[in-house]
Amino acid sequence: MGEVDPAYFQQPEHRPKLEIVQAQGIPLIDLSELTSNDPSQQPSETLVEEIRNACRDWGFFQVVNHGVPLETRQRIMAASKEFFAQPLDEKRKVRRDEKRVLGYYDTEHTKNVRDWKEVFDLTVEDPTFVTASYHPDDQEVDEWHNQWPDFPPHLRGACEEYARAVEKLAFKLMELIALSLGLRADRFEDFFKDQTSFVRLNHYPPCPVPHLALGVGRHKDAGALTVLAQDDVGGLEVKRKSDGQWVWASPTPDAYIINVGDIIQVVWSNEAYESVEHRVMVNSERERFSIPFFFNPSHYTVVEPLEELVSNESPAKYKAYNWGKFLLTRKASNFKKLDVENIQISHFRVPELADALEGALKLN
Ligand SMILES: O=C(O)CCC(=O)C(=O)O
Ligand SMILES: [Fe+2]
Repeated sequence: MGEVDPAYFQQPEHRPKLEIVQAQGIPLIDLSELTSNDPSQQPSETLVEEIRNACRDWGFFQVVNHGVPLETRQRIMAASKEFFAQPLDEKRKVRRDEKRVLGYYDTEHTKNVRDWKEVFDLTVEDPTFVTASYHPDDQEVDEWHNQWPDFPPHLRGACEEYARAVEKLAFKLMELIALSLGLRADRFEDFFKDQTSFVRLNHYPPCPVPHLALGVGRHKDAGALTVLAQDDVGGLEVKRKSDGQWVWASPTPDAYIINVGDIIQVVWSNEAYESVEHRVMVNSERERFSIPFFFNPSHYTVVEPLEELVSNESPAKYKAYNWGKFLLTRKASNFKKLDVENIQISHFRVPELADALEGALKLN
């Protein structure tokens, strides 16, 4: 391999340390009571408490016995490997651009530094309804459609099956989170009626400069909740809330890593829970695959603190914003990366929100 493009180099203070800090304590939560019991039964207070503690103290946790069939996960992982193993020209036949925002992409930047990865994005609903313009007064609605490659032919089926299975888990988790905030279990359900959720296939090739580059630079996820499948290579690091240290989220076979996104932080919990920064290290020997499912509400969702959580003692910390406009702004800004931060601030006109979401400017 020749010279590495310096566009990949992180600023010195953001470069990864190659010695690993094991993430002692990222909670591991067993969901078997949800999958084995009668679905009409309420989750136990013990489980709700575990979720509350994990969301409050970490913003990240892992779940096992989650109900997503292992074969469904294996099928999408295998299809993803086949897709990315193709020559670049083939993959670029389904590349993402300003008009077709879904598909293959290999030049994503997080905070203006290029990520050492390639991705394939698909939405869970096809079509997905989105706001057509990020201009605040424009009410027009647009549709996003998935793009599917010819090869491998089973990629589409594998992705669709996976999306439906993980969606079920995401709904269950939102119920647990609602209960953990003292809300009705179905309090969040309606927000996802016309969801804008998407699945991303991530491929991190071996990297000759793992001390300089990152697979994904530090960021927070902007949606409600992320459900991540990672293979056994490892690389995800989470910024521990207690001391700001980057810690390694060790792969656990067949577990999903869950993290609270900005919507839950900013609005639906009025900051009881926090969306936590994370990043991905790469290594010079092994390629890595991961699959995040970004659980996002309908585009017309007005994201604002729930009235039940706001009181004189706990006033709303954020003003309302429109999720669809926010999502579109980020998609568009991906193609005009230097303007990103200005676009964000000017469109939402809410300085405190812009600060809170600064970490979410990457297109997740
Ligand atoms: O690959 C991973 O482990 C995480 C990826 C991630 O954080 C993202 O795509 O937002
Ligand atoms: Fe992320």
